[in-house]
Order: sequence, then structure tokens, then C-alpha cells
Amino acid sequence: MPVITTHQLTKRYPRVTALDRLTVEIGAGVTGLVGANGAGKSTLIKILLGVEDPTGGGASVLGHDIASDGAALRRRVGYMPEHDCLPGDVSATELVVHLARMAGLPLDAARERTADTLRHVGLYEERYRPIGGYSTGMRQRVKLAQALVHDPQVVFLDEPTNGLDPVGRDEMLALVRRVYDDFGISVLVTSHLLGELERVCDDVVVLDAGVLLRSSSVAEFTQASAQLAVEVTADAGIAVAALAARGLRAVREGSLVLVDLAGEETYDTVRDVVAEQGYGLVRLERRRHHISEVFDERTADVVV
Ligand SMILES: Nc1ncnc2c1ncn2[C@@H]1O[C@H](COP(=O)(O)OP(=O)(O)OP(=O)(O)O)[C@@H](O)[C@H]1O
Repeated sequence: MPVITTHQLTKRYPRVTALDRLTVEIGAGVTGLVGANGAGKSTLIKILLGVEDPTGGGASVLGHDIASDGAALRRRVGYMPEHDCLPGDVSATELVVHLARMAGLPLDAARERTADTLRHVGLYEERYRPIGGYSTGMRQRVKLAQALVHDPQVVFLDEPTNGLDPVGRDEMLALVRRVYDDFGISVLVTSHLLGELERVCDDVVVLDAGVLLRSSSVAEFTQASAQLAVEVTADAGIAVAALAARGLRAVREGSLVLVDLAGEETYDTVRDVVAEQGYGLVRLERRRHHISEVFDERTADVVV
């Protein structure tokens, strides 16, 4: 069963259409929801949580209809909001225990789960200090911990790397991956940085001004654009011409020739050309593009 399905999901505000007839299916695993600022990512999450109503279409999460089954849905879902919304005068433990209790856990279980999740996000040592003294990275971890504490089946993480430096981003992304790998909790994670999602996501959904631009696995994204990097002892420009004469799409990149991979037979053709021309073969390797390179110009404003 898919984790999330939407059908013609639409949200119109008076001046802007935040989601425009979005139909998509999201399965288990880590899924990236990517788009420039204002693309509709947060709006989609709020609608999936059942806290905002769509103006058209519908959706379900874990089989629960967002319109009729919101309370049951929210019991099984965790949510990490985008903006900083933490009280400064309580400790991480106090806050997360409180939120676990609100999610319905008995006190003992809430305490136990809080200790476990704070350890998981790397906040165990600091867990009794007031949140007001925490760094941005620590605050993001508290938000992640509270999203996980009631052991949901899926979590929605809205821009978890926001405001973090490169090291903090890497650490947060590794944590996001582990949410699924270690606990089996599916993740929908938003970012306006396409490049960073590629590293931790199984699938990517791309929104542009509320419209679905693409939904596919990261592997599909990158495989579709695979190339062979070929280095021969001859001049690369001459090799490009020889390969092109055999119907391959090839371009020169320094001393390399990059050949579009159009199936396994591309390898055979390259081998034949190299043999026929008497080149020495220095290198033959498959290259995958990054998903950020695979995008068309419509997503030019997505930061990569
Ligand atoms: N309550 C609201 N009233 C009017 N317009 C809104 C409201 N909430 C969002 N919007 C608009 O809907 C569009 C999508 O906003 P949304 O916050 O979902 O985008 P986003 O992709 O999450 O971007 P960001 O990362 O900047 O939050 C934007 O144009 C935004 O201005």
C-alpha cells in the first residue's frame, strides 16, 4: 500500500494557487519533496496532516482519508515543522516528554521513548539543559526527536537542514536516512536544495509553482542520463568524430570522450570503434549524472 496518495489535490489562496491538481503516489522509504521557495511543499504537508483543507481533490496517508480520518492519521504520523517554534525555558526532555504525552503515551513510556529518541538524534548529554541555550543544529534535533517520539509510521520533515552549516547539514541528512533504515519509519522530507536530497532519498517528487514536475526514484533520475567516460590514446576530438560516425552521441570533455549510454550495445560499439581505429584504451567507466543536472530549465530556480 502506498504511504501517501493524492488525487487532483488543489489549494487555492485568493492570490496564488499553492497546489495545482497534484496527483502523486509515494511509497515506503525516504522521499524528497523538492521545489523552490513557494513551490507548495509546506502547503502539501499541512494538507496531508489534515490541518489545512484542500480547495479541491483529495489525499490519503497510510490509507486514512485526510478529510474524514484526520485524528487517526495524525496518531500515525510525525511532523517536524519548518520554523523555529520551541520554547526556550524548558529542557529538551521536558518538551519531548510533554509532546509524547499529548500524543497519547503513558508517562513511563513517554519518558523512556524521549530518552531513546534524544539519544538517537545526538542530544542525550544536553537533554536537561534549557532549549533557549541550544544552537540551531540542536534545536533542529529537538524538532526531529518530537516528531519521532510516539513511534509514528511516517514522518513529514519540513526543511530539516534549514539554517545549518555544511557539517550540520550532513549530520542531519544522515539522521534522516537512519529514521528509515534503523526504525522503518517512512520519511517525506522537503528541501529547496535538490543536491542534498539525492544523497539520502530513494525517491524524489519535484514541485514547481504547485505543479508536479516529476516523481521518480533517484536511480531513475540518474540512470536515464548515464554516460560512458572513454579515454583513449588518440586525440579526444578525433575519437568523438569516430564514435559519432557510428551513430553514438559523444562530446569531448578535456581528454575524455563522454558517450550517451543508449543500452548495453553502446559498450560494444565503443569497443569496436576503439579496435578498428587502433586506439589504446586508457579508461572506460560509467558515469551517473547528479539529479540536479538532469533538470530542465523550468526548474532553473531550484538551488542545486
Ligand atoms: N495562508 C496562506 N495564505 C495565502 N497564501 C499562502 C498561504 N500559505 C502559503 N501561501 C502561498 O502559497 C504558496 C506556496 O507556499 P508554501 O509555503 O507551501 O511553499 P514552500 O514550497 O513550502 O516554500 P517555503 O520553503 O518558502 O516555505 C506561496 O506562494 C505562498 O505565498
